[in-house]
Amino acid sequence: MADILKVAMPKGRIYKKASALFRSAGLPIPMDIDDTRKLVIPLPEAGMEFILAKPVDVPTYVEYGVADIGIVGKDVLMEENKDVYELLDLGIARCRMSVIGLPDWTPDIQQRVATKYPNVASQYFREQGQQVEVVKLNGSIELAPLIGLADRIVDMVETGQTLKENGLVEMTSLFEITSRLIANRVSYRMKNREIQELCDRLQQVILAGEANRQKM
Ligand SMILES: Nc1ncnc2c1ncn2[C@@H]1O[C@H](COP(=O)(O)OP(=O)(O)OP(=O)(O)O)[C@@H](O)[C@H]1O
Ligand SMILES: O=P(O)(O)OC[C@H]1O[C@H](OP(=O)(O)OP(=O)(O)O)[C@H](O)[C@@H]1O
Repeated sequence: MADILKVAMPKGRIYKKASALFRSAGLPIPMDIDDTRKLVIPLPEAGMEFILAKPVDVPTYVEYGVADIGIVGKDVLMEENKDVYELLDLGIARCRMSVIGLPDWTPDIQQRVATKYPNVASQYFREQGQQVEVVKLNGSIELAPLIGLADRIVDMVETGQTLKENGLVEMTSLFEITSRLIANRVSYRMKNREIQELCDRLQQVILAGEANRQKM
């Protein structure tokens, strides 16, 4: 009998895209779970159990093995640096991580950068040879340059709407970001057949999507 796969799913903007991808891969995931407040959702027909987690916590659940696999943005993976396998680029929740500032920004001796991603930002500015003080915030990052907390920010840009509405400009695009399928190292060995089968199914859907986009 196949083992049940415990899947750490991120609540928020990735969730519906991820559950839609699973359905496209032929997994029987009922539609009514998309709006539930339940946090542990048994899905015996799909051979899975969803664990609904805050996105930033997904790699932690997977690293500790309380989830076998998980779905998480590359931004979180880069920032959290957890000991997990990255199995697949799912190509969903696409955006980019960028350095952003006011249009009249000029380098100053004392520079401050606000971000949700202090590790990624610190490494980037170190590599650039720029001495900056990095300030960690948890949301509404665009506020920081507007009210003088920081000169620049490192944050996500998707449509560019938030920047536009707040009079900010994207100065440098650092990384393209998409969601990834990750696995616990022990689960990857112990439940290899189930994980590999899921990867194959998802891969087919992703490749079909790419082929369709190229035709358009
Ligand atoms: N416009 C966007 N802004 C931020 N992240 C985005 C965007 N589009 C896609 N993403 C991806 O979605 C992931 C989850 O974002 P989401 O806003 O749901 O969670 P969060 O940032 O942890 O917010 P919250 O603190 O409200 O839970 C990000 O880690 C990133 O990979
Ligand atoms: O380019 P856009 O399409 O405007 O998207 C980018 C915005 O979306 C995210 O914020 P989010 O909605 O997650 O809010 P928060 O960071 O304040 O929690 C991100 O931090 C940007 O502010």
